[in-house]
Amino acid sequence: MQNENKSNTPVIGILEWFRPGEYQEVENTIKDLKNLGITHLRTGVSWADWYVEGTEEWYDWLFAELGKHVEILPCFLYTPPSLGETAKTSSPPKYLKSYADFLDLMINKYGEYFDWVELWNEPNNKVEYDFTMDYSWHKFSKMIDMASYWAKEKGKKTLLGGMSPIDPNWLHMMAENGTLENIDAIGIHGFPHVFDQQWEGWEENIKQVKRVLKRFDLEKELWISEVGFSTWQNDEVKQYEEFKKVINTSADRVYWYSLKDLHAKNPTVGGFHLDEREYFFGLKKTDGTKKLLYKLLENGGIENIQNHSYIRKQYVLKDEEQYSLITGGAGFVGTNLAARLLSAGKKVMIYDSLFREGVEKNLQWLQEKYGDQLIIQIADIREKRILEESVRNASEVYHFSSQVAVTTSLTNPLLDFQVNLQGTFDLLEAIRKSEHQPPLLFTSTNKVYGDLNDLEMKPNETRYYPSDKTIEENGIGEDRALDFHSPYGCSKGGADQYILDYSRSYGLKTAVFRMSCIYGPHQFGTEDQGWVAHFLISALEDHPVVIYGNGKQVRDILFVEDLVDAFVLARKNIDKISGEVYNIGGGPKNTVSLIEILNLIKEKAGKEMDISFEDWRTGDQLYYVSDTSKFQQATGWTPKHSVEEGMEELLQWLCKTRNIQIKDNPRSSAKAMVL
Ligand SMILES: C[C@H]1O[C@H](OP(=O)(O)OP(=O)(O)OC[C@H]2O[C@@H](n3cnc4c(=O)[nH]c(N)nc43)[C@H](O)[C@@H]2O)[C@@H](O)[C@@H](O)C1=O
Repeated sequence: MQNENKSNTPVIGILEWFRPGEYQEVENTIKDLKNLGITHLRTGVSWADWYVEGTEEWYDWLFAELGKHVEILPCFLYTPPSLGETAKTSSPPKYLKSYADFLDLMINKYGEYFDWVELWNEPNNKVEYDFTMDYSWHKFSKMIDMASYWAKEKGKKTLLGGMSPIDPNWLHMMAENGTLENIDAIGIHGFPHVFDQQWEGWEENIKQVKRVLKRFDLEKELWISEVGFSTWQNDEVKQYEEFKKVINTSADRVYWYSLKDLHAKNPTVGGFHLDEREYFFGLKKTDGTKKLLYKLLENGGIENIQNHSYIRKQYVLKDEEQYSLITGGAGFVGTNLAARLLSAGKKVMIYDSLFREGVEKNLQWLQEKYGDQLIIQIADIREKRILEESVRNASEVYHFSSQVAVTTSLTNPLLDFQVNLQGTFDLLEAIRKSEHQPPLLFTSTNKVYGDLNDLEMKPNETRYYPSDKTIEENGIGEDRALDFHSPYGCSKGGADQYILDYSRSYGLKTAVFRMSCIYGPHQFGTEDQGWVAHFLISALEDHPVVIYGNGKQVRDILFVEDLVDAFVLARKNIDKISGEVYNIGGGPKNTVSLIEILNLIKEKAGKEMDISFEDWRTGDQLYYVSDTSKFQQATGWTPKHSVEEGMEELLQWLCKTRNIQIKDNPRSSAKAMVL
């Protein structure tokens, strides 16, 4: 991916600061850089830390380890308190030459691992260098002068610590002081729309710097040695857009800040946790979740980063013709509904953060098939203003945007709460405040009924069945008491209740589907959620499957086209059904246990699967089958696909999209896969 040879594209690196002892962080960084195809790393070397016991061993290890994998750009900074005019790291040193001495030591010890040295960091930022102690900057100039002279003597190239803010007057002064004599590259830092509010664009800044250099007849490289965008407002698209912009500049080199978000427990250079923006510059979150830009780099590399035409965001929408708004529209259910509405000639806006792995393929498919009829809004449901803007011209809203897995809700309850409950609340408010107040249809879940442990179950060889014959014949009705289990149950259940109440309290037109398990084409099932597709994908790709519980748990599965029918009917009958909740699933005619589905898959695949068993999951239901009669009576809806037919369609789609050929299987009416 490196583009050192292309004269018109900067070399791209990453910037990551390590604290002494963060061995694992370093190893993780190396792995990530490999993953992203990035071979340049800028990192800080603290002069102050050097005198702390154990630090020398740390840097011995750090340079040797990083040196094996990446081109290091070490940035040498921070005055040891004992050597400063005052006892702080931003102070000028008492003896200005001591910085050059430190550099000499560093180059002697570690010089084999780098070609360039960076002299200080953000000198015109008072937090990094207290220039109030150096009125005409003579101390700084002298310090850099000696260090750069010595670094050059030792065969290294020199980068002047990046200006932040970019200040041509300051650079002019440095040039006048003669500080640039032994400098090979000028660094600039920029954080467009995060810290740099008045942002005129990279080229304007570069032009100003080059003008100064020209004035003094100096030929220097120009490096953007630090640039980043904080996703503190969940705006991952903007992070991607800023990255695209900076790698398109005329700079010679660019270092992106950073790989990983700063953990909330850490102070920033400015001190304690005060400014939220400081914590979200990473390509990954602190829990390791990959942000949009990381995923795009990982999957397509830098060379393709400009080519993701489906990633579009519109901060302000023109008043144009109305559209159906589908939040979470690139997901499984959203894509199927969108395709139906688009085929019928409607305009559709897909609002999606592309959080779930693989869903960008759904979006690309819709875009290719329906072109301009599709309006794309890549945004997070937590971006309140974009959400309000998107609701403005919606003729109806289908709200599918969600954290979908019980497992994830247990490990990350905050995300689950913010996306499922806060996100739904913000959407309701956006609708309430809008002029048209479009109707809202929502996918809730069977998890709002809890673990259903009071229902007596009997097992046979392959499944549980209820002792109560009425439950067996009809399933679970909407009159079942609510009993939220797991953070997921609470967040979806809370959203479900808010939506019903906004109909009651404010007269909005809303309806809620409490869904059982849906399956079908465009589903990217994982171990955490979407088990039918997950099992089938595992069979196709020869992956082992873990069954949580004994595999006899039963669900009524519903083919996605039947669910889409239900949405179309719900929309048509919204005046009649507003304020109501409906259990939606395959119903008593389409029940299966996990073991039974696995048997069906084995039959279709014509081969054995690698299956193991683990403990039950928290709050799991042994049996859940929807009583769908309330919705059937209200709208005339009925599911049309049997399990066998639906599974066949899912299988065909998976084979087609994964390039797996199928041939006639003598052992079943379906096909067998040739892998
Ligand atoms: C209604 C519900 O539907 C969807 O979630 P789902 O995961 O498709 O379904 P589920 O949780 O109701 O059922 C899966 C059953 O299968 C068991 N099970 C065993 N072993 C694996 C396993 O390896 N993977 C999975 N996914 N499940 C497994 C798991 O313990 C459970 O008993 C989402 O829309 C969700 O948002 C939602 O609301």
